[in-house]
Amino acid sequence: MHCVYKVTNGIWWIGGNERKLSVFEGAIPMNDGMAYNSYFIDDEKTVVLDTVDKSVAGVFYENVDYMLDGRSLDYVIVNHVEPDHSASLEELIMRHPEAKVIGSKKIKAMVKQYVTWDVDKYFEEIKEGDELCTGSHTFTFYMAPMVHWPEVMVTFEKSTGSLFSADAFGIFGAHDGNIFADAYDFELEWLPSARKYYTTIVGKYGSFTEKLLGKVGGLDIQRICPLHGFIIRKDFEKYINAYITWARYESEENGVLILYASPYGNTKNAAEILACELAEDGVTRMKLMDVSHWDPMDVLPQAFRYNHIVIACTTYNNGIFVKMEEALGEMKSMGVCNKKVSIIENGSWNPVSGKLIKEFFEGLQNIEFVGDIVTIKSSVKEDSAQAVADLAKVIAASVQAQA
Ligand SMILES: Cc1cc2nc3c(=O)[nH]c(=O)nc-3n(C[C@H](O)[C@H](O)[C@H](O)COP(=O)(O)O)c2cc1C
Repeated sequence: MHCVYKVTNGIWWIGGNERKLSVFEGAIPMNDGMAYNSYFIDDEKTVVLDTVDKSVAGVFYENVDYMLDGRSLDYVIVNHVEPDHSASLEELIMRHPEAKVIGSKKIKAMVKQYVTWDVDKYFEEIKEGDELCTGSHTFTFYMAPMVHWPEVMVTFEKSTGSLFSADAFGIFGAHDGNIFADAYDFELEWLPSARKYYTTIVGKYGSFTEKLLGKVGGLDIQRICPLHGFIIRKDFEKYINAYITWARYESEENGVLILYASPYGNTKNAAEILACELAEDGVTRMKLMDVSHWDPMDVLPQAFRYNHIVIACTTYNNGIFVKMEEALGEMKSMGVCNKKVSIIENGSWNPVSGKLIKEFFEGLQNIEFVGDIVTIKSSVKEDSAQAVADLAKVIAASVQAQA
Protein backbone atom coordinates (compact mmCIF):
# COMPACT_ATOMS: atom_id res chain seq x y z
CA MET A 1 0.00 0.00 0.00
CA HIS A 2 1.24 3.51 -0.79
CA CYS A 3 2.62 5.72 1.97
CA VAL A 4 3.19 9.33 0.87
CA TYR A 5 3.57 12.65 2.67
CA LYS A 6 2.74 16.16 1.47
CA VAL A 7 5.78 18.45 1.55
CA THR A 8 4.21 21.63 0.17
CA ASN A 9 2.12 22.84 -2.81
CA GLY A 10 2.41 20.17 -5.48
CA ILE A 11 5.43 18.47 -3.86
CA TRP A 12 5.14 15.07 -2.18
CA TRP A 13 7.55 12.75 -0.40
CA ILE A 14 7.29 9.32 -2.02
CA GLY A 15 10.36 7.56 -0.56
CA GLY A 16 10.69 4.69 1.87
CA ASN A 17 12.25 3.79 5.23
CA GLU A 18 14.48 0.80 5.95
CA ARG A 19 14.84 -0.22 9.60
CA LYS A 20 16.66 -3.58 9.48
CA LEU A 21 19.94 -2.26 8.11
CA SER A 22 22.87 -2.50 10.54
CA VAL A 23 25.71 -1.59 8.16
CA PHE A 24 25.35 1.11 5.50
CA GLU A 25 27.35 0.77 2.26
CA GLY A 26 29.01 -2.29 3.76
CA ALA A 27 31.17 -0.12 6.01
CA ILE A 28 29.25 2.20 8.33
CA PRO A 29 27.53 0.67 11.37
CA MET A 30 24.14 2.14 12.12
CA ASN A 31 21.20 1.21 14.31
CA ASP A 32 18.45 3.67 13.57
CA GLY A 33 17.58 2.71 10.00
CA MET A 34 17.76 4.81 6.87
CA ALA A 35 15.32 7.03 4.99
CA TYR A 36 15.55 6.98 1.20
CA ASN A 37 13.82 10.12 0.02
CA SER A 38 12.22 10.54 -3.37
CA TYR A 39 9.91 13.39 -4.36
CA PHE A 40 6.93 13.69 -6.68
CA ILE A 41 5.83 16.87 -8.44
CA ASP A 42 2.10 16.96 -9.04
CA ASP A 43 1.72 19.51 -11.83
CA GLU A 44 0.61 19.76 -15.48
CA LYS A 45 3.65 17.60 -16.09
CA THR A 46 4.46 14.89 -13.54
CA VAL A 47 7.96 14.47 -12.16
CA VAL A 48 9.82 12.04 -9.90
CA LEU A 49 12.96 13.54 -8.33
CA ASP A 50 15.43 10.72 -7.72
CA THR A 51 14.45 7.15 -6.94
CA VAL A 52 15.23 4.91 -3.97
CA ASP A 53 17.30 1.99 -2.73
CA LYS A 54 16.24 -1.52 -3.75
CA SER A 55 15.26 -2.31 -0.14
CA VAL A 56 12.31 0.11 -0.28
CA ALA A 57 11.54 -0.08 -4.01
CA GLY A 58 8.24 -1.95 -3.49
CA VAL A 59 6.49 0.86 -1.63
CA PHE A 60 8.15 3.45 -3.90
CA TYR A 61 6.52 2.00 -7.06
CA GLU A 62 3.18 1.96 -5.24
CA ASN A 63 3.73 5.59 -4.24
CA VAL A 64 4.47 6.60 -7.83
CA ASP A 65 1.36 4.83 -9.11
CA TYR A 66 -0.78 6.42 -6.40
CA MET A 67 0.49 9.91 -7.20
CA LEU A 68 0.12 9.43 -10.95
CA ASP A 69 -3.45 8.17 -10.51
CA GLY A 70 -3.56 6.90 -14.08
CA ARG A 71 -1.60 9.79 -15.64
CA SER A 72 1.64 9.23 -17.49
CA LEU A 73 5.01 10.04 -15.91
CA ASP A 74 6.66 12.89 -17.81
CA TYR A 75 10.07 13.32 -16.16
CA VAL A 76 12.48 11.62 -13.79
CA ILE A 77 15.15 14.04 -12.55
CA VAL A 78 18.32 12.26 -11.43
CA ASN A 79 20.49 14.28 -9.06
CA HIS A 80 22.73 11.43 -7.91
CA VAL A 81 23.40 8.06 -9.53
CA GLU A 82 24.64 6.17 -6.45
CA PRO A 83 22.51 3.02 -6.22
CA ASP A 84 20.85 3.95 -2.92
CA HIS A 85 19.10 6.61 -5.03
CA SER A 86 19.05 5.15 -8.49
CA ALA A 87 18.70 1.38 -8.03
CA SER A 88 14.99 1.59 -8.80
CA LEU A 89 15.46 3.91 -11.81
CA GLU A 90 16.01 0.83 -13.97
CA GLU A 91 12.58 -0.63 -13.22
CA LEU A 92 10.79 2.73 -12.96
CA ILE A 93 11.60 3.44 -16.61
CA MET A 94 10.57 -0.09 -17.61
CA ARG A 95 7.22 0.57 -15.90
CA HIS A 96 7.00 4.09 -17.37
CA PRO A 97 8.76 4.05 -20.74
CA GLU A 98 6.95 7.30 -21.59
CA ALA A 99 9.13 9.25 -19.09
CA LYS A 100 12.15 11.37 -19.99
CA VAL A 101 15.17 11.09 -17.69
CA ILE A 102 16.70 14.48 -16.89
CA GLY A 103 20.30 14.99 -15.78
CA SER A 104 23.72 16.33 -16.67
CA LYS A 105 26.16 14.84 -19.16
CA LYS A 106 28.04 13.16 -16.29
CA ILE A 107 24.81 11.74 -14.90
CA LYS A 108 23.90 10.37 -18.31
CA ALA A 109 27.28 8.66 -18.65
CA MET A 110 26.96 7.10 -15.20
CA VAL A 111 23.33 6.01 -15.67
CA LYS A 112 24.55 4.15 -18.78
CA GLN A 113 26.91 2.15 -16.56
CA TYR A 114 24.07 0.98 -14.33
CA VAL A 115 20.98 0.33 -16.48
CA THR A 116 20.13 -2.00 -19.33
CA TRP A 117 17.78 0.22 -21.34
CA ASP A 118 18.83 2.51 -24.19
CA VAL A 119 19.79 5.64 -22.22
CA ASP A 120 20.19 7.83 -25.33
CA LYS A 121 16.54 7.19 -26.14
CA TYR A 122 15.24 8.22 -22.70
CA PHE A 123 17.67 10.93 -21.64
CA GLU A 124 17.34 14.72 -21.87
CA GLU A 125 20.64 16.33 -21.02
CA ILE A 126 20.68 19.60 -19.07
CA LYS A 127 23.48 22.01 -18.15
CA GLU A 128 24.16 24.24 -15.16
CA GLY A 129 21.47 26.95 -14.93
CA ASP A 130 19.05 25.29 -17.38
CA GLU A 131 15.36 25.51 -16.50
CA LEU A 132 12.54 22.98 -16.78
CA CYS A 133 8.96 24.21 -16.41
CA THR A 134 6.26 21.69 -15.55
CA GLY A 135 3.31 24.12 -15.29
CA SER A 136 3.37 25.98 -11.99
CA HIS A 137 6.80 24.66 -10.97
CA THR A 138 10.12 25.70 -12.48
CA PHE A 139 13.30 23.72 -11.84
CA THR A 140 16.85 25.03 -12.20
CA PHE A 141 19.87 22.74 -12.11
CA TYR A 142 23.21 23.33 -10.37
CA MET A 143 26.20 21.04 -10.58
CA ALA A 144 27.59 19.87 -7.21
CA PRO A 145 30.59 17.71 -8.15
CA MET A 146 32.08 15.64 -5.33
CA VAL A 147 29.36 16.43 -2.84
CA HIS A 148 29.85 12.75 -2.50
CA TRP A 149 30.22 11.59 -6.13
CA PRO A 150 31.48 13.47 -9.22
CA GLU A 151 28.17 13.48 -11.14
CA VAL A 152 26.07 15.01 -8.34
CA MET A 153 23.82 17.95 -9.09
CA VAL A 154 21.14 19.73 -7.05
CA THR A 155 17.81 21.06 -8.29
CA PHE A 156 16.03 24.22 -7.16
CA GLU A 157 12.26 24.69 -7.59
CA LYS A 158 11.50 28.41 -7.78
CA SER A 159 7.76 28.70 -6.94
CA THR A 160 8.11 26.86 -3.59
CA GLY A 161 11.76 27.69 -2.87
CA SER A 162 12.59 24.00 -2.57
CA LEU A 163 16.21 22.92 -2.90
CA PHE A 164 16.58 19.24 -3.73
CA SER A 165 20.05 18.91 -2.28
CA ALA A 166 21.01 15.30 -3.13
CA ASP A 167 23.24 13.86 -0.36
CA ALA A 168 23.99 17.30 1.11
CA PHE A 169 22.11 17.77 4.41
CA GLY A 170 21.39 14.04 4.53
CA ILE A 171 21.54 12.19 7.82
CA PHE A 172 21.33 8.60 9.01
CA GLY A 173 18.12 7.35 10.59
CA ALA A 174 14.66 6.38 9.38
CA HIS A 175 11.77 8.79 9.83
CA ASP A 176 9.82 8.49 13.06
CA GLY A 177 6.62 9.51 11.34
CA ASN A 178 7.45 13.12 10.65
CA ILE A 179 9.54 14.08 7.62
CA PHE A 180 10.40 17.62 8.77
CA ALA A 181 13.59 18.34 10.73
CA ASP A 182 11.81 20.85 12.98
CA ALA A 183 9.82 17.98 14.52
CA TYR A 184 13.06 16.55 15.94
CA ASP A 185 15.46 17.77 18.61
CA PHE A 186 18.38 19.48 16.80
CA GLU A 187 21.07 18.75 19.43
CA LEU A 188 19.95 15.24 20.38
CA GLU A 189 18.56 13.83 17.15
CA TRP A 190 19.72 15.82 14.11
CA LEU A 191 23.25 16.89 14.98
CA PRO A 192 24.84 13.54 16.03
CA SER A 193 23.32 11.75 13.07
CA ALA A 194 24.17 14.53 10.60
CA ARG A 195 27.73 14.70 11.95
CA LYS A 196 28.20 10.97 11.47
CA TYR A 197 26.65 11.12 8.00
CA TYR A 198 28.75 14.10 6.90
CA THR A 199 32.06 12.84 8.30
CA THR A 200 31.72 9.25 7.05
CA ILE A 201 30.07 9.98 3.69
CA VAL A 202 30.91 13.50 2.48
CA GLY A 203 33.82 14.18 4.88
CA LYS A 204 36.68 14.23 2.43
CA TYR A 205 35.05 16.71 0.10
CA GLY A 206 34.66 19.68 2.42
CA SER A 207 35.82 22.29 -0.11
CA PHE A 208 33.28 21.04 -2.67
CA THR A 209 30.53 21.21 -0.06
CA GLU A 210 31.47 24.79 0.77
CA LYS A 211 31.50 25.66 -2.95
CA LEU A 212 27.97 24.30 -3.31
CA LEU A 213 26.76 26.28 -0.28
CA GLY A 214 28.22 29.42 -1.90
CA LYS A 215 26.57 28.61 -5.24
CA VAL A 216 23.06 28.16 -3.83
CA GLY A 217 23.48 30.75 -1.06
CA GLY A 218 21.77 33.51 -3.09
CA LEU A 219 18.62 31.48 -3.81
CA ASP A 220 15.41 32.14 -1.92
CA ILE A 221 15.44 28.76 -0.19
CA GLN A 222 12.30 27.91 1.80
CA ARG A 223 13.11 24.25 2.35
CA ILE A 224 15.99 21.85 1.80
CA CYS A 225 14.91 18.40 0.62
CA PRO A 226 17.82 15.92 0.94
CA LEU A 227 17.91 12.33 -0.26
CA HIS A 228 18.27 10.98 3.30
CA GLY A 229 16.85 12.20 6.56
CA PHE A 230 14.54 15.13 7.17
CA ILE A 231 13.34 18.13 5.19
CA ILE A 232 14.67 21.38 6.65
CA ARG A 233 12.21 24.29 6.48
CA LYS A 234 13.03 26.41 9.60
CA ASP A 235 16.13 27.83 11.32
CA PHE A 236 18.30 27.21 8.26
CA GLU A 237 21.24 28.95 9.88
CA LYS A 238 21.88 26.28 12.52
CA TYR A 239 21.87 23.46 9.97
CA ILE A 240 23.99 25.37 7.47
CA ASN A 241 26.42 26.53 10.16
CA ALA A 242 26.96 22.92 11.24
CA TYR A 243 27.71 22.03 7.62
CA ILE A 244 30.11 24.95 7.16
CA THR A 245 31.97 23.98 10.36
CA TRP A 246 32.45 20.42 9.10
CA ALA A 247 33.25 21.50 5.55
CA ARG A 248 36.03 23.77 6.84
CA TYR A 249 37.38 21.12 9.21
CA GLU A 250 36.72 23.44 12.13
CA SER A 251 36.17 21.72 15.48
CA GLU A 252 32.80 22.11 17.18
CA GLU A 253 34.09 21.62 20.72
CA ASN A 254 36.95 23.23 22.57
CA GLY A 255 37.64 20.05 24.52
CA VAL A 256 39.47 16.75 24.45
CA LEU A 257 38.78 13.46 22.70
CA ILE A 258 40.78 10.67 24.37
CA LEU A 259 41.14 7.56 22.25
CA TYR A 260 42.73 4.57 23.91
CA ALA A 261 43.75 1.05 22.92
CA SER A 262 44.46 -1.26 25.83
CA PRO A 263 44.24 -5.07 25.57
CA TYR A 264 44.86 -5.58 29.32
CA GLY A 265 43.57 -2.30 30.78
CA ASN A 266 46.75 -0.51 31.83
CA THR A 267 46.72 2.03 29.01
CA LYS A 268 43.04 2.53 29.74
CA ASN A 269 44.05 3.27 33.34
CA ALA A 270 46.43 5.98 32.06
CA ALA A 271 43.68 7.43 29.83
CA GLU A 272 41.28 7.59 32.77
CA ILE A 273 43.86 9.18 35.07
CA LEU A 274 44.46 11.77 32.34
CA ALA A 275 40.73 12.44 32.01
CA CYS A 276 40.32 12.90 35.79
CA GLU A 277 43.30 15.25 35.88
CA LEU A 278 41.87 17.23 32.95
CA ALA A 279 38.56 17.51 34.78
CA GLU A 280 40.43 18.71 37.91
CA ASP A 281 42.19 21.25 35.70
CA GLY A 282 38.85 22.63 34.53
CA VAL A 283 38.26 20.86 31.20
CA THR A 284 34.53 20.21 30.84
CA ARG A 285 34.11 19.01 27.26
CA MET A 286 35.63 15.54 26.98
CA LYS A 287 35.01 12.14 25.45
CA LEU A 288 36.82 8.86 26.11
CA MET A 289 36.56 6.11 23.53
CA ASP A 290 37.99 2.60 23.56
CA VAL A 291 38.89 1.97 19.92
CA SER A 292 38.51 -1.79 20.45
CA HIS A 293 34.84 -1.19 21.23
CA TRP A 294 33.99 1.59 18.78
CA ASP A 295 33.99 1.20 15.04
CA PRO A 296 36.38 3.63 13.26
CA MET A 297 33.27 5.13 11.61
CA ASP A 298 32.01 6.10 15.08
CA VAL A 299 35.38 7.46 16.16
CA LEU A 300 35.63 9.66 13.06
CA PRO A 301 32.74 12.07 13.87
CA GLN A 302 34.23 12.67 17.33
CA ALA A 303 37.63 13.33 15.77
CA PHE A 304 35.98 16.03 13.62
CA ARG A 305 34.20 17.37 16.69
CA TYR A 306 36.98 18.01 19.25
CA ASN A 307 39.95 20.36 18.77
CA HIS A 308 42.26 18.33 21.07
CA ILE A 309 42.89 14.61 20.54
CA VAL A 310 44.85 12.38 22.92
CA ILE A 311 45.98 9.00 21.65
CA ALA A 312 46.82 6.50 24.40
CA CYS A 313 48.01 3.33 22.74
CA THR A 314 49.89 0.11 23.35
CA THR A 315 52.74 -1.04 21.16
CA TYR A 316 51.60 -4.07 19.19
CA ASN A 317 54.10 -6.33 17.46
CA ASN A 318 56.45 -3.37 17.10
CA GLY A 319 53.67 -1.22 15.68
CA ILE A 320 50.52 0.68 16.63
CA PHE A 321 47.74 -1.43 18.17
CA VAL A 322 45.67 -2.71 15.25
CA LYS A 323 42.33 -1.15 16.30
CA MET A 324 43.98 2.23 16.80
CA GLU A 325 45.59 1.90 13.38
CA GLU A 326 42.13 1.36 11.87
CA ALA A 327 40.71 4.43 13.62
CA LEU A 328 43.68 6.57 12.56
CA GLY A 329 43.40 5.23 9.00
CA GLU A 330 39.81 6.41 8.78
CA MET A 331 40.79 9.87 10.04
CA LYS A 332 43.49 10.10 7.39
CA SER A 333 41.15 8.90 4.69
CA MET A 334 38.63 11.64 5.55
CA GLY A 335 41.29 14.37 5.80
CA VAL A 336 41.06 15.12 9.53
CA CYS A 337 43.29 18.17 10.19
CA ASN A 338 43.63 21.30 12.37
CA LYS A 339 44.03 19.34 15.61
CA LYS A 340 46.10 19.61 18.77
CA VAL A 341 47.46 16.14 19.51
CA SER A 342 48.99 14.52 22.61
CA ILE A 343 50.31 10.98 22.90
CA ILE A 344 50.64 8.33 25.62
CA GLU A 345 52.37 5.11 24.59
CA ASN A 346 52.67 1.76 26.33
CA GLY A 347 55.09 -1.07 25.70
CA SER A 348 56.33 -3.92 27.84
CA TRP A 349 59.75 -4.28 26.23
CA ASN A 350 60.22 -1.82 23.36
CA PRO A 351 57.56 0.92 23.33
CA VAL A 352 57.43 2.44 19.84
CA SER A 353 53.74 3.23 19.33
CA GLY A 354 54.21 6.89 20.42
CA LYS A 355 56.88 7.58 17.82
CA LEU A 356 54.80 5.90 15.11
CA ILE A 357 51.63 7.79 16.09
CA LYS A 358 53.59 11.07 16.02
CA GLU A 359 54.84 10.23 12.52
CA PHE A 360 51.28 9.46 11.49
CA PHE A 361 49.99 12.85 12.64
CA GLU A 362 52.95 14.63 11.03
CA GLY A 363 51.46 13.39 7.77
CA LEU A 364 48.16 15.24 8.40
CA GLN A 365 47.66 18.95 7.87
CA ASN A 366 48.00 21.62 10.55
CA ILE A 367 48.67 19.36 13.53
CA GLU A 368 50.17 20.87 16.68
CA PHE A 369 51.61 18.53 19.30
CA VAL A 370 50.76 19.42 22.88
CA GLY A 371 53.23 18.12 25.48
CA ASP A 372 55.81 15.36 25.07
CA ILE A 373 55.03 11.70 24.50
CA VAL A 374 54.37 9.99 27.85
CA THR A 375 55.79 6.47 28.02
CA ILE A 376 54.30 3.76 30.21
CA LYS A 377 56.16 0.49 30.73
CA SER A 378 53.36 -2.08 31.14
CA SER A 379 51.45 -0.38 33.98
CA VAL A 380 51.12 3.11 35.44
CA LYS A 381 53.60 3.70 38.33
CA GLU A 382 54.27 6.80 40.44
CA ASP A 383 56.59 8.39 37.87
CA SER A 384 54.35 7.74 34.86
CA ALA A 385 51.28 8.86 36.82
CA GLN A 386 53.08 12.14 37.44
CA ALA A 387 53.97 12.39 33.74
CA VAL A 388 50.29 11.88 32.88
CA ALA A 389 49.25 14.58 35.37
CA ASP A 390 51.85 16.95 33.90
CA LEU A 391 50.55 16.25 30.41
CA ALA A 392 47.00 17.01 31.62
CA LYS A 393 48.16 20.43 32.85
CA VAL A 394 49.65 21.30 29.45
CA ILE A 395 46.51 20.11 27.59
CA ALA A 396 44.21 21.98 30.00
CA ALA A 397 46.23 25.15 29.45
CA SER A 398 45.88 24.68 25.70
CA VAL A 399 42.11 24.22 26.04
CA GLN A 400 41.85 27.33 28.20
CA ALA A 401 43.91 29.30 25.68
CA GLN A 402 41.30 28.46 23.01
CA ALA A 403 38.33 29.52 25.15
C1 LIG B 1 49.64 -9.08 21.14
C2 LIG B 1 50.51 -8.10 21.85
C3 LIG B 1 51.65 -7.63 21.22
C4 LIG B 1 52.50 -6.76 21.88
N1 LIG B 1 53.61 -6.30 21.24
C5 LIG B 1 54.47 -5.48 21.90
C6 LIG B 1 55.66 -5.00 21.28
O1 LIG B 1 55.93 -5.29 20.10
N2 LIG B 1 56.50 -4.22 22.00
C7 LIG B 1 56.25 -3.88 23.29
O2 LIG B 1 57.04 -3.17 23.90
N3 LIG B 1 55.11 -4.29 23.91
C8 LIG B 1 54.22 -5.08 23.25
N4 LIG B 1 53.07 -5.51 23.86
C9 LIG B 1 52.76 -5.03 25.23
C10 LIG B 1 51.80 -3.84 25.20
O3 LIG B 1 52.34 -2.79 24.44
C11 LIG B 1 51.48 -3.33 26.61
O4 LIG B 1 52.66 -2.99 27.27
C12 LIG B 1 50.73 -4.36 27.43
O5 LIG B 1 49.72 -4.97 26.68
C13 LIG B 1 50.12 -3.70 28.67
O6 LIG B 1 49.25 -2.65 28.33
P1 LIG B 1 47.66 -2.83 28.36
O7 LIG B 1 47.32 -3.33 29.73
O8 LIG B 1 47.11 -1.48 28.06
O9 LIG B 1 47.31 -3.86 27.33
C14 LIG B 1 52.21 -6.34 23.20
C15 LIG B 1 51.03 -6.78 23.81
C16 LIG B 1 50.18 -7.65 23.14
C17 LIG B 1 48.94 -8.10 23.83
